[in-house]
Amino acid sequence: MRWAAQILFRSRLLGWRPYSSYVSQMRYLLRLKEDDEACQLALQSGSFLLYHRLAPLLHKAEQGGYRAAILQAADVKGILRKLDRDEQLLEESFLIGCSENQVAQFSLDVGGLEREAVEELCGGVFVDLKKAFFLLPGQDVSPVSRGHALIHWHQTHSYSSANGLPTKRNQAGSQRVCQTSRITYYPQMAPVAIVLVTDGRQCLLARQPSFPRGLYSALAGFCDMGETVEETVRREVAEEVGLEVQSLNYTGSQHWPFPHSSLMVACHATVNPGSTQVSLSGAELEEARWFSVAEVRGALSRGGPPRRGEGGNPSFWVPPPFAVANQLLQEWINQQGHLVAGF
Ligand SMILES: NC(=O)C1=CN([C@@H]2O[C@H](COP(=O)(O)OP(=O)(O)OC[C@H]3O[C@@H](n4cnc5c(N)ncnc54)[C@H](OP(=O)(O)O)[C@@H]3O)[C@@H](O)[C@H]2O)C=CC1
Ligand SMILES: [Mg+2]
Repeated sequence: MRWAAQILFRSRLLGWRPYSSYVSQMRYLLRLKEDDEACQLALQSGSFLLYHRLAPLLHKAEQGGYRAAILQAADVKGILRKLDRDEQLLEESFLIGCSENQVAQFSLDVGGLEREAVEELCGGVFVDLKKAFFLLPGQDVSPVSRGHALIHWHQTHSYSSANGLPTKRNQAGSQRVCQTSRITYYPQMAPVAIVLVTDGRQCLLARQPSFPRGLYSALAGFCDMGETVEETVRREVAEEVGLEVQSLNYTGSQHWPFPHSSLMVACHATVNPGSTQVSLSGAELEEARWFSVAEVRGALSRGGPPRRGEGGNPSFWVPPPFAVANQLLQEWINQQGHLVAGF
């Protein structure tokens, strides 16, 4: 309608945007991905997560525990000046998001600088990513993981897989282009299905030989080329534990930076309560067994790996709350509560 178009036009002239704050944020991010100059400008007033050879920088929080260290552009420039490095290093950052008031957020690996010197100047500490996950509150895990994944992807994709020639990144780091073939490469993730299998009474958890002692998790597997997530779930459950899935439903997803960058797609699945005999295949799993509601509830309430001297049953623990496997278990427990209450 004409009057609607006029209102839109006038409101834009007056600087008022008819979008929600979320839409404005996303449109701003899109512009930074498409416009190198705008992104370069945003770097000058952005906030930064620093990494040293992929280990994120953490600060001790006032309330105890750790937080991801968030530095302002001026802080990073100050550090670079003090260490006699060119401020242009800032341009090696990758765009990972923006705040509600459109302050762009970047990740930057300062692996070329002396680790201890940067830690001292920032009053923080670089911690291996896996360890950092156990130290950080939930809201910090996602940006730290995203920043890590993007840095890792760029470090391992500086050459074209078509002709071996160098690729060039855009300023945001949302793509790399081979200057000769003009092929564009985008950051990649591998889709993984993760599934909590139940027989209506118990749930099935498994251990890989590489897991820390006592840790059991939901079954998981990478999607094969051309598969749907539903097909991956059915195949993985059949392959890994020799059971046939009867029904399944999607519940959520999570970016997971290990081993490189995966998109975990989480599902609940049921098997026939009359056919629950587990049969492992290959060396991938060393054990898979059924756990009762009480066992899982106990492991969830302990909340992570057992600490030295802790009571309870330290021989069984489950992934901590930042992992989507934990969410699957919480959902199953909540559902069991409803079933008992509704009985
Ligand atoms: N966030 C969470 O809650 C949880 C996350 N996970 C994650 O799920 C992922 C998949 O689980 P997993 O049971 O190991 O998977 P799979 O059952 O698919 O087995 C892994 C094996 O598949 C091969 N493989 C096939 N495609 C890929 C690919 N794109 N990238 C890497 N390996 C591939 C590898 O073999 P080879 O090494 O011989 O090449 C690897 O050892 C793991 O990265 C794990 O960290 C698992 C449980 C919980
Ligand atoms: Mg698996």
